[in-house]
Amino acid sequence: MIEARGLARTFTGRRGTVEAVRGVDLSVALGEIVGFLGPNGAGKSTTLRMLTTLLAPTAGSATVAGRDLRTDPGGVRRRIGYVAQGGGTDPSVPAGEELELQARLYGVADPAARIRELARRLELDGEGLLARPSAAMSGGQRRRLDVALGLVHRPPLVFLDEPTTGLDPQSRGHLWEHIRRLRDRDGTTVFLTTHYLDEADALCDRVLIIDRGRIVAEGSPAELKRRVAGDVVTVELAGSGAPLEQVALRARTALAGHSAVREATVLEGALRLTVDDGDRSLMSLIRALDEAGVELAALRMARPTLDDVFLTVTGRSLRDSASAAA
Ligand SMILES: Nc1ncnc2c1ncn2[C@@H]1O[C@H](COP(=O)(O)OP(=O)(O)OP(=O)(O)O)[C@@H](O)[C@H]1O
Repeated sequence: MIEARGLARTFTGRRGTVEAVRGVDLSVALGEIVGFLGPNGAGKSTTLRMLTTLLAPTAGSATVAGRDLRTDPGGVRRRIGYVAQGGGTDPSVPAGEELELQARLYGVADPAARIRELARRLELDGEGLLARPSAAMSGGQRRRLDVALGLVHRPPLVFLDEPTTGLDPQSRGHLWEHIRRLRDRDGTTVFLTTHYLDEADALCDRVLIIDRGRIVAEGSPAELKRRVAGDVVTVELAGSGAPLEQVALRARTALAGHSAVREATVLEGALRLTVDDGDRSLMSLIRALDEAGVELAALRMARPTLDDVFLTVTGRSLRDSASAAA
C-alpha cells in the first residue's frame, strides 16, 4: 500500500535549515494498522504530509495506494483519505452538510446513502447530531466526524494524524474500536501518527519509531519490545534465616550461565533479571533456582514498554523527549 524510499524534507527559512525528515524508507502492507510513533518534532507530520501529497519531498520517492507520489499526485489523492491533526471541519457548518459537500467533491454515487452508512458506523446517527455544527459537538464526536469526512469516498488507505490527541480516555478507546473495525470489516489500511505509547501498543499491528527525522526501530509492538528490551523478571527470595542479600547473590550465581539471562542485578534483597522471551524462559529459570536450592518467595514478570524500546535505541526516554519538546 505504501513503499517509500529515501523520503526527505528540508525546510529553509530565515532561522536556517531544518532537516525535518532525513531519508525515510517504509513499507506498509494491505490491511495493516501502522503507527508512526515519535516525540514532538520528530518528523511524523512532515512525513505524513509528504505521503498525502500536501508537501513536496526534497528527496526520495514513494508509491502510495498504487500511484507514484511525484508523477501522479492526483491519483494518490483520489485513493487515500486524510484526517489532519485537529481536523478540517468548519465549526459553523452542520456536520451533515460537511459530509455532503465532501461526498460531492469526490463524486460519490449516492451521497445520502453513504452518509447514512458512515453515520451509523461512526455513531454519528444520534438524535439530530448531523444537523449540528462541529462547534456544538463533543471532542469525541468531532473526531469521529473528521474520520467520517476522510472516509466518504471509500479510500482503501487512510492517514490519521494524531487521531486521539486531546480526547479523554473513554473517547480514545472508543475511536480505537472504530479504527480496528475499519481494518477488520473493510480491509482498510490505516497509517496513523501518535506520540502516545499506549496507543501505538494497543492499536497498531506494526509500529515505526521515528526520532530526529530518521526511523530508528520498526516491528510489531511485541516484536519491538522482545527484540530490543527483553522482559524484566523480579525474583523475591525466601531467606529461611540466611541474609537475603546473600541468598540473592547465590541466586545470581545459579543463573549466571542461563542462556536467556542478559543481565542480573541484586536490588534490595531481590534479584532483578533482564531476560529474553520471559514467557518461555520463566519455567527454566525457576528450575535452575530450584536445583541450586534457592527458595523463592515470589516471582514477577513485567513487560517492557515501548518507552523502554525508545530508550534502548536512542538513549533517551520518549516520555521525557515528548514533554521536553512540548
Ligand atoms: N514549515 C516548516 N518550516 C520550518 N520547519 C518546520 C516546518 N514544518 C515542520 N518543521 C520542523 O520540522 C521538524 C519536524 O516537524 P513535524 O511537525 O514533522 O514533527 P512531528 O513529529 O509531527 O511533531 P508533533 O508531534 O509535534 O506534531 C520540527 O523541528 C519542526 O519544527
